[in-house]
Amino acid sequence: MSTPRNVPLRRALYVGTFIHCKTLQELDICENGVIGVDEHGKIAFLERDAENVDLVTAAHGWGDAHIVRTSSSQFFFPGFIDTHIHASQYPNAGIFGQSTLLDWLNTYTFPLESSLANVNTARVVYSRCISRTLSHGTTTAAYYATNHVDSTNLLADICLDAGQRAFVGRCCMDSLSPDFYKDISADAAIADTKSTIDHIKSIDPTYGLISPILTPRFAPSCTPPLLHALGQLHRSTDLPIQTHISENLGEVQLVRKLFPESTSYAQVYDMYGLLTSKMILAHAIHLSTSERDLIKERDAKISHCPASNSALTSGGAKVRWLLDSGITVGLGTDVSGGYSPSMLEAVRQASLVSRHVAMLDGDAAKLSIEEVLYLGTRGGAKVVGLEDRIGGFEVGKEWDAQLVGLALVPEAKAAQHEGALCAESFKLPSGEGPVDIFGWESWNEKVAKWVYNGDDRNTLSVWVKGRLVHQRS
Ligand SMILES: O=c1[nH]c(=O)c2nc[nH]c2[nH]1
Ligand SMILES: [Zn+2]
Repeated sequence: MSTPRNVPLRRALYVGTFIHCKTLQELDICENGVIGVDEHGKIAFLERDAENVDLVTAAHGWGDAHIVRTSSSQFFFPGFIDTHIHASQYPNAGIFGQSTLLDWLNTYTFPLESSLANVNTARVVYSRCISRTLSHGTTTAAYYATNHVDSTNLLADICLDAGQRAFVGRCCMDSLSPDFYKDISADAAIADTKSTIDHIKSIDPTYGLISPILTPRFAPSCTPPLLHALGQLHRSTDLPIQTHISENLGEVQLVRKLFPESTSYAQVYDMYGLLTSKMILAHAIHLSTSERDLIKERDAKISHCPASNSALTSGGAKVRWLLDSGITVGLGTDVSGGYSPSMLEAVRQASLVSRHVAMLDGDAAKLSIEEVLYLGTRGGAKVVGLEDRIGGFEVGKEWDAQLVGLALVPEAKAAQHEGALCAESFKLPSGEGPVDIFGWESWNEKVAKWVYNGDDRNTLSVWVKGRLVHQRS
């Protein structure tokens, strides 16, 4: 259930517990909060110790506002920002067999993506992908579509209709791709990219919700003329860019062979004017120190995709090493290299992958709960260049949020072990999700239980720019 786009927003008060990331290391937990969201979907005020909501309402003259309250086992949290996801690969989520990147592309990915030449197929795939990501609390996504203009434009239409904030990229690939799925020339790829830009401009002229994003698939899929032309287009439009980098050792070797004049993979993008502060680089696993330093110097951003990196046995990205150098990092599901459209799963996998990296590099590599949640929200906002508008709860930001609910085990049932067990004791309540709360947990512990055990059943409601875009029925 959601509020249609043509229904004007009402002012709303969100009352109860708010949790968001204050810094990379610290959660801000506010138990008696009131957030006022205006009819434009912006946070107008935020009161922290509001024992009496009526007083707050009266003080702000918001008596007519709609009120949403949390119960004792619920909290508001910023919507997740998926900085790298292939909407076009959603039907393959979970299907990757024993493959690694280059054979996975040929076996699973190109055949599926090419089928989205059919707009009706694309409609089914994209509609379900957007509904599903919204149900997991993804309020913003940087999407790869395919190289088909009509289907890519349809993805933008569907995001706008569903109310999801999105960057939509028509995938450019004029080299090393199968004949049935390839741009016929660099010029054709640029002309088609411009068609998608024009379309998005026509449906959302200020890019208030949907923005185009330039999308060279990755260096091996693009000829030098295409990379050059995309660099020019980036300079003339100032649009963001997304691509892949150093995901797989075979891919790194291939880039060395294809671009012998370049000193590194990162330098290929730099050479063509693509390595800028508006570039989102997915993966960045096998970077040299000089590449890391170049990325930092250009202020390019990194999308860490832990579930995908484990699934395709690509490697473990050294996130601490990237963060310590001052690079901005966010998280991506990378469906369908990644098996799940859930950003909560990406958050969880970022924690676990960092523990595997720690087993080789030392304990400092471990990421905390606070850190992985930061990457999934505020870090992601910086990666997509929207840190002034989303990622946390501050006055002036837009209300992109999720209501998270955990299952509070009734006291009587929690104490059953003292008496005789009856059939009733074994019954699980339906619809409360898989995270059980016994009443003694601190808020930090409740959040940890959500991160490690939660799923979309815990995401009760989702708002983007103040509009309700998903509600669990
Ligand atoms: O994870 C990935 N998914 C893709 O579709 C892709 N294409 C090039 N490199 C890629 N990596
Ligand atoms: Zn990818």
